[in-house]
Amino acid sequence: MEIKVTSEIGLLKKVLVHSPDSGIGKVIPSKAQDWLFEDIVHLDTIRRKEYDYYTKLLLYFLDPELIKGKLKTIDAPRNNYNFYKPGKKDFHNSRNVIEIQVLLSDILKNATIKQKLVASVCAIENCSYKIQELLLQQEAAELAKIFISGTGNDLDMLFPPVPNFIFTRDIGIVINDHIVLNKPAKKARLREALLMKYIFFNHPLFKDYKDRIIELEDSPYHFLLPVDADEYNVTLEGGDVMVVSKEHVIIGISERTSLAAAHQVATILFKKNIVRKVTLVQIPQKREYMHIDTLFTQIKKDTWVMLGSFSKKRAQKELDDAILKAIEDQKPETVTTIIQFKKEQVTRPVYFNSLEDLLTDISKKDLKVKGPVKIIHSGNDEFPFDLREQWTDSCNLLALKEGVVVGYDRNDKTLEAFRKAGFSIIDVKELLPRLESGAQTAEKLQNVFITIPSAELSRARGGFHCMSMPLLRKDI
Ligand SMILES: NC(=O)NCCC[C@H](N)C(=O)O
Repeated sequence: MEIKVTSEIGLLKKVLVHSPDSGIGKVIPSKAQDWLFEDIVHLDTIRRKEYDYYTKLLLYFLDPELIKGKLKTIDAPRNNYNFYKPGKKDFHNSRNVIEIQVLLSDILKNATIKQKLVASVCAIENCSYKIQELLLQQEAAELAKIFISGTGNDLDMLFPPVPNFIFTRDIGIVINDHIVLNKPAKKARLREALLMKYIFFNHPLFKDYKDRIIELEDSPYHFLLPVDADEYNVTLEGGDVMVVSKEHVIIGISERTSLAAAHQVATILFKKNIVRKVTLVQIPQKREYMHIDTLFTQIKKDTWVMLGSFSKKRAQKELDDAILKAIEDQKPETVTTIIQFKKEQVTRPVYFNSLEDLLTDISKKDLKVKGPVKIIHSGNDEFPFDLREQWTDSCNLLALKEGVVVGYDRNDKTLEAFRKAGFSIIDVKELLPRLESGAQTAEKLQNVFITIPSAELSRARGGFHCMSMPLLRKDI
């Protein structure tokens, strides 16, 4: 299987996903925040009435034969929605919309991998020896389910679920033809990283890429110094990495990705000649900003969506305000710094004053856009809608191809801004019947924002950019 991602917007051809599993339905209020959810969610709604639409849409674009003309049967209640449930006989098993649980179950058929993974999971989850033995007796498909949801058929809960596994963006990133594994900042996401490490190193799909997997390492300083010596912590999550051209990667330094990790990745990318430009974007360490892809994503070569507080206008206002600047300097965690390094001249970095300047520069210099660059703002840049809608992922859009993006239906003002910028807004519930009847084709869609219901999904605090790990995109 070919793996290659050289942009954020080239036609999406293969993507790694995980649909909400029963573990999500076991989150209790007192644990929701520890497990990085903002609230408990209703399992059936998040699946049937929200995420399954996303699966259908992805299949229409990436693997139409599996779905076209079959939707009525697939969605007939008598079939129990098994098409959307990994492990079931009628599961779609797409080779392009690839479900992690299936890959996990595949590798667990190998006895050695099963033993190693059971031991590793039991080590991080502190399981008893008896539970370890019990896990070893499970069939591969059942064990995959247990590893993800924390429980299996006829079993008590053995360990916590990993409810954030739906956010596959964060567990690894394809940069050109290399895969960077993440090193999560949050304990709740540790098991996801472990499972993915085993999948990438052992699944036959990735066999040609074993020597192109990049793992980050802790520095000895980190082990030896006190726990609060943060500057040596190496943590990185995929939402902080964007491949904006085959030569250029942006790395966020955020609540989740440390300076040391960004430094390590940039060094490796240059050393291995994977890219020649790396831009580090340090953003305030706040829950609401979490990763850089919660603040901006790319829509077209010349169009981006972003939160207005990172715009040129606001950056200039802050520069002009001497008092504000002096106060901010006392609180480094509130400052946004953008530094760009080129492989040939690492000692001469370039600084950008605002995110808008950086995005415009990428469009013009890397993507050769000749005309003006459009920045669409969250909430139409109107307070308080800009902040409210950023919180519900107005800036976290997934491009299925250049100019065709998927996002939540709830961000009204942002949608208004997209309309003003010349996009049509189509709800997935209207689009699917049109795709099914042939009145519309995925290839012909242009300048479209496809909305998907989001009341439950948005409580998990991530959008469709987060819910996708692109493995293959057509070059732009
Ligand atoms: N790339 C992203 O921004 N991912 C969203 C992750 C949401 C998840 N609840 C988390 O807090 O890690």
